[in-house]
Amino acid sequence: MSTPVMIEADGLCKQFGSFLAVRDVSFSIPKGQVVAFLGPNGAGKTTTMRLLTGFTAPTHGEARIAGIDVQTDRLAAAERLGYLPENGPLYPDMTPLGLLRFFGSARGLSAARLRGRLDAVVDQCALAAVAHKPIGKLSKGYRQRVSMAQAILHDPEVLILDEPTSGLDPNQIRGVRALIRELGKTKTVLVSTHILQEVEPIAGRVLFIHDGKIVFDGAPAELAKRNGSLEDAFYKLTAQPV
Ligand SMILES: Nc1ncnc2c1ncn2[C@@H]1O[C@H](COP(=O)(O)OP(=O)(O)OP(=O)(O)O)[C@@H](O)[C@H]1O
Repeated sequence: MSTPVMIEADGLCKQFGSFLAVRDVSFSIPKGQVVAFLGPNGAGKTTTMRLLTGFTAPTHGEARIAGIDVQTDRLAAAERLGYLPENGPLYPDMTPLGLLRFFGSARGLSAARLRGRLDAVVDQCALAAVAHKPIGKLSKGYRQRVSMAQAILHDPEVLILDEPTSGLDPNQIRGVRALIRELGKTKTVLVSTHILQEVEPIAGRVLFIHDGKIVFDGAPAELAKRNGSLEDAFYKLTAQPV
């Protein structure tokens, strides 16, 4: 049996006024793959991820999670999907536990399942020390881990993570990377970044976006080999407008 496709972009376009932010983007990510979504600032990573999660409606095209159209059946798709937005909505007066309980009941987890999942994500995201502190008082690294805990709370098969390491210090980055590697053992993951060093340790495949178009889709080593290094590849792929 062939491996099922878990994340699918099918001719996605997104226009803001007269500006085309995402241009005919198509790719499919099979179950179990961890893919880095690479590109410079403003390339269209966040917009594509919002299209894939159903938060933004496409101008053309379709996005599917586990075969489910995210526009026509958003709730069913959301059950299979964990999304870490670039700047997650974290309520500063709530504690991590309060926030996670709130999201858990909003997602319809039973009390027993929620208890089990809370223990699991507090442990996985190393939140025990701050579980009862107001989120507004936490460091950026801890806040990011609260967002990550929120994304994986319902134990989804698919994760879409928008720049999970942005603004973190090197130790915090190492922690988040280790968590992504761990999650990648059992889940299908699309993780955006514009940090080159991030790609090889976590992902077996790179989707490179520039000016709203996919300009490379393949292994990180292949991208580096073709261009001398990942840094040279980044420069060459983004030197010209598409
Ligand atoms: N709501 C919007 N209205 C108008 N333009 C938008 C809107 N959202 C995004 N854009 C534009 O679309 C382009 C792609 O933005 P997007 O945030 O997807 O890029 P990105 O690759 O995620 O960038 P970064 O790495 O800086 O987060 C940018 O030029 C941005 O200004």
